[in-house]
Amino acid sequence: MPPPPATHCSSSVVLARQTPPNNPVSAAARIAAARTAERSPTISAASRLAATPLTGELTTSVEPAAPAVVPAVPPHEQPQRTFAPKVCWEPEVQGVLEAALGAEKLAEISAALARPPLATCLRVNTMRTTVEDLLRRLPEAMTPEDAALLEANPAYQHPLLAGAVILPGTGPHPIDYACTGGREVIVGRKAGEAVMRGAHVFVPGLQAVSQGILAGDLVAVSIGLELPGSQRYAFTRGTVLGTENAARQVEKLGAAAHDRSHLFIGIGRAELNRTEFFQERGGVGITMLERVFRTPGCGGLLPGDFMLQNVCSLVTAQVLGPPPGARVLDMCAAPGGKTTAIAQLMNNQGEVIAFDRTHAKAAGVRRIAESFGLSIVKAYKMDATKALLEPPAAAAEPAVAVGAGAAGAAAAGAEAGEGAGEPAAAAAPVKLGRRGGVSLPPSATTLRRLERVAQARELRGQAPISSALVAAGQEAVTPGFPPASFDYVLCDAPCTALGLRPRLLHRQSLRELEQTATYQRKLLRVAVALLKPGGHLVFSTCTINPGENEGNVRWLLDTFPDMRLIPQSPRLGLPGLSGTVTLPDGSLQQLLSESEAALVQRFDPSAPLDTIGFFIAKFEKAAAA
Ligand SMILES: C[S@@+](CC[C@H](N)C(=O)[O-])C[C@H]1O[C@@H](n2cnc3c(N)ncnc32)[C@H](O)[C@@H]1O
Repeated sequence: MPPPPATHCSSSVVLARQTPPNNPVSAAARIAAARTAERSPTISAASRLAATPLTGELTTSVEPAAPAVVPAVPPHEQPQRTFAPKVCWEPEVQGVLEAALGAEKLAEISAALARPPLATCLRVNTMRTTVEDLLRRLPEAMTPEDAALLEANPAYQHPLLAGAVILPGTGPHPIDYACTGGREVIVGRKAGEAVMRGAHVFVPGLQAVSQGILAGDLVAVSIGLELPGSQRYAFTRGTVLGTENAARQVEKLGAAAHDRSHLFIGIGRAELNRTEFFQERGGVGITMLERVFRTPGCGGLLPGDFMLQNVCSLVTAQVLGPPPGARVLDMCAAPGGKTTAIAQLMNNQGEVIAFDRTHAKAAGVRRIAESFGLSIVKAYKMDATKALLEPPAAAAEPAVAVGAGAAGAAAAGAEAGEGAGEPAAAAAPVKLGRRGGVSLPPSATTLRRLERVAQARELRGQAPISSALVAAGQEAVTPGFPPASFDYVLCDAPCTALGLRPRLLHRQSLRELEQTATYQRKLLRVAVALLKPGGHLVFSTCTINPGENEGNVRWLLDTFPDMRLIPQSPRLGLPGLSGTVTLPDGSLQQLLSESEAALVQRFDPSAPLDTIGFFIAKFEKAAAA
């Protein structure tokens, strides 16, 4: 095997290899050097790579130098290293999308979906700070490297979205992988998608690695995709590339199954030796040093001052646009991004009732609202398809408002009841159960179990997912809401999420697409019923599937003659799809008329706006006669 080419980074690799991997002094020095590297203000590929743990301290270790290890994958087996992915669809789904969008457009969208949007969007908590103040403090809170990225591409306030700050990113950048000396790691699809959004590679995400990798080595990182129609990867997890075993696997499935040539996403530094990669259960396995996409990282900074939120979600909240004092229902609220955006737009005046299906999700919404100082949000564990309180069921069992706190169930229940104009029975303590389609509060056993889980999570240093629920102990209840309870309803429906980016594979079948659309109609029926005459309903999804979007708008308009589409502001998306789509069984799916299509917003991920795929429709219910 020839030595790696003599570039700045290949010589670095040689230096790194002179350090024995298991020497604790060296390991500590490596970590220190890595931290220094992370704090380095320089951002060029050269300086980042040169900043890997290659100090004199390392190379003067008292341990004898390890013998140089040759790159593991023979040159003829080394793939080309490029980045040009496209999302893969189930064939039937691809057929329907092509019929609706056109083959050329779908190809463009498929390429865009496989990349992350370049811009990061933050929603500033205007209850606590201002856009200007955040723009001033953010670089100080970032790592110097991220701050330097930000300085090169300054953040700005979005001209149309209140409280929105855009942090521009760049990419895809060509990367010279010569310095890796042929060493590589293959990561699973989800890990790869996370890396494209700025994560490092965690050990469970590793699929296959070159032989002979030592901690500190630079490696080319690529993504392995699942085999068509299967959850399995081409290489079994733990495969060592360049071995006979790997060659046998390639022979068995064919080279195409192992093709990752267009899925290289950057250069990283191994944090473990090859033999340790598949023994460890957690932790960072590869620290990414050079990425195909460069975006300044700001997750977890300045807690409570801003939230990462995509542009389309902010548009949705603003399109709903409830004024202060309004009574709003967010039917599918977790994790709470739009709920809190709406409450913020209302200047924390009025009431926002938020539902989600599980205690943990409702608790999460409550927690986020609290951390943003938004007291008008009341989060309930509630199946929104069962939230309509028809008069005969007025005394049915209650749903649970999570985290109502020490004020106690009765008080909080009364509070929810008053605002809703429900019968007095709604606020009274009611026998709990699952009958009447309303959810149970957690039993004492469940609460004890949750407490144990919370403690275990705390010990492991993980986020206390259930702790708000555990702490609450006492919960407010509501049995649901009578018809015409809300001025504004948001139905940000669970969907097939075919618009999320980056995604390299969508496994959903056509049947799942249809089932999801049907489920959304159940939610929309309740949404329409709970809306007051003259009230506004916003329906949104993060999918490009016309059946869930225009198809469901068509259904709603045909089913509820008192509902009509109305214009939206702001308008950043494109018009929706009009006409019909022929489904694989030969049936026709009706979409919108031209004039209806002009009223909805469809966000095309391949359009210059560079958002996720998203859809928004806004309806008005006819005023009472
Ligand atoms: C698209 S996500 C909502 C995102 C949220 N609106 C936001 O902006 O942060 C859909 C949510 O609907 C919830 N969901 C699904 N079915 C539901 C139901 N029947 N009732 C209430 N929530 C439901 C899911 O748990 C999921 O959290």
